[in-house]
Amino acid sequence: MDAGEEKRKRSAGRLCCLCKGNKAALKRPKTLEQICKECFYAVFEEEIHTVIVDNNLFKAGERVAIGASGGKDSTVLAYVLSKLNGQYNYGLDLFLLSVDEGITGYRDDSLETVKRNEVQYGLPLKIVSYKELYGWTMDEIVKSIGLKNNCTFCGVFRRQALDRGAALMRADKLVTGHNADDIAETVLLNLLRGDIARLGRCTQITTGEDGPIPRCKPFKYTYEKEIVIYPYDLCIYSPNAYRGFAREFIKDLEKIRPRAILDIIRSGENFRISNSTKMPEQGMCERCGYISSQKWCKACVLLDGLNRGLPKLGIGRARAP
Ligand SMILES: Nc1ncnc2c1ncn2[C@@H]1O[C@H](COP(=O)(O)OP(=O)(O)OP(=O)(O)O)[C@@H](O)[C@H]1O
Repeated sequence: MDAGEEKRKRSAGRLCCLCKGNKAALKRPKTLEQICKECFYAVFEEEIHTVIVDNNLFKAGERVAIGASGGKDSTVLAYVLSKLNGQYNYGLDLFLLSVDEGITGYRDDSLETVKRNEVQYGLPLKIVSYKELYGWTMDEIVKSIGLKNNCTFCGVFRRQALDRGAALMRADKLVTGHNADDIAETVLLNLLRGDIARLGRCTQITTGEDGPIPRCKPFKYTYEKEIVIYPYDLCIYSPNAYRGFAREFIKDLEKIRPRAILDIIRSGENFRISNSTKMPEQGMCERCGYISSQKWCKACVLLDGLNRGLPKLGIGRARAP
């Protein structure tokens, strides 16, 4: 018997190291423990419940919008959150909130998934679109500006669209499916860009408490590899090379040391900003009233550029005209 065969035989008969009763079915990516499927689901949900309770993410009676893209993270989030809400009586009024960016062949497909989730999980669904909010679809924006920089438009517009949709539905909070890998990537990116203000914010589990609607990330410590795999596709317009580089780097680190993801998040959390560092001051956009540290918010600057046929106007660190 060769070494590989011997290893397979040994692990085939191994018992789950948590319940010690069932046969182990998988090696848990976060801890490398050999566990059975039942224990995996239980610890996966239990850890999210602990994060919710330890961080006081919600109060009973709150109306919570789940940012639902139809991708794997937010789909699993919608499922787990509605399960925990029933199991532990959080007393939350949950609903799905989707932004239709107007990307033919991508978002229209994933919105079908969200519509299925509406029925499967019994959660009401609200869809807001870029077209109704801004007068442009992403398809039209790409036609006007090309593929370069389109992620900037999409990211800025989506952020605001989620806030506007949540406000429209009178939500108290918005939750998103950002997971531990996403957060570790963002810590690295902010370090690489020297963006101290964002570095300080990106590890917070709840942000925007001073803004219109606080946002929470219940999957802050949940590994991407542990999120049940749902069929999903990458956005057809977005190679987003810089983030892709951080993602690959984190995946390589994870292979050598699974804890690396949590360690990067902890480093970001423990980062201390010197008192002499000048931080942007939060104000209000003079045009639309959305939170902004500039005269105009980024969405208004971008939109102004698009409407004037000068789409590059808001790219980079450009300010309001
Ligand atoms: N079009 C959208 N409508 C509503 N929420 C969205 C939308 N796009 C993104 N989100 C929210 O932001 C989170 C992070 O978005 P991101 O684009 O990084 O997707 P992701 O990491 O692939 O997650 P997912 O698998 O849920 O799409 C999502 O989990 C979701 O909660």
